[in-house]
Amino acid sequence: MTVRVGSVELGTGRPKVCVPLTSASLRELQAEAAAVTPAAADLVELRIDRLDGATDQRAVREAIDLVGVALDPSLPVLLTFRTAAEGGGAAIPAEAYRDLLIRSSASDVVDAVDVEAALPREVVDAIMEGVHAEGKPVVLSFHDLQGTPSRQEIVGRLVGQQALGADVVKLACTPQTPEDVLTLLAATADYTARPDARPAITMAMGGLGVVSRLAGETFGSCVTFGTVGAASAPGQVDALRLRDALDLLHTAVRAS
Ligand SMILES: O=C1C[C@@](O)(C(=O)O)C[C@@H](O)[C@@H]1O
Repeated sequence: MTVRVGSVELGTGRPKVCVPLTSASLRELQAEAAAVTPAAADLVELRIDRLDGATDQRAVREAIDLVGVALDPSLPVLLTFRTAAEGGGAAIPAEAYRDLLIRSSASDVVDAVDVEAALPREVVDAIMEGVHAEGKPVVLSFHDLQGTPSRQEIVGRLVGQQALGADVVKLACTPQTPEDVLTLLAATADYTARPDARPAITMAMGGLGVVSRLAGETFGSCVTFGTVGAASAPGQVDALRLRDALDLLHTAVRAS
């Protein structure tokens, strides 16, 4: 199964490179967005939680409009408010998060929206309904900032996100040992082997997990986050070099 985000199809071919935009000010954001080229990125993630005025509807709208002007028009935009509870830059009441994401999804600049699956069920449902009404896909996400759930629990969380109606499922963990990275990769392969699986995005964060950001084609993660400038999470590598590595693996996988 594949999912279209703007002009990009997730779930087929080599994993797609997503470059996070993490600036706080509009001036920095403009320069950051203009610096991302289609040679490095397949799509970008606008991390609105990192903005000055992250919880203010008007400030967010201004930032989205600015990205629409500064960014190469071929690059789709994933909109994300990563809450402080999951490692993001700002805290926000659940209802404000709901309203901000639903309103922001109406912008032509926004092609998909990340929603944290751990929020109250009615909030998740309302956002999914609102974003789907705009004809755009939802990425349901979960971040373990302390450790790595068991293989079974990771699969269970991804299946749970799918059951909630996610178009794309996502999980990030924090490995403490090399075995934790293997657990994340094995669980990703387990989930994506299911006949009804949605496209999945997984990563093990930090230095130990870097390998998981390269190995998506083998284990089933369809997007990997790489940098042009600042990272949005530990372990992200340069997007251009990441793309080269993914192309190398993709060519070798297909040749054999
Ligand atoms: O969920 C994710 C994944 C991520 O945390 C990573 O580890 O690459 C980076 C975030 O910007 C994004 O929203």
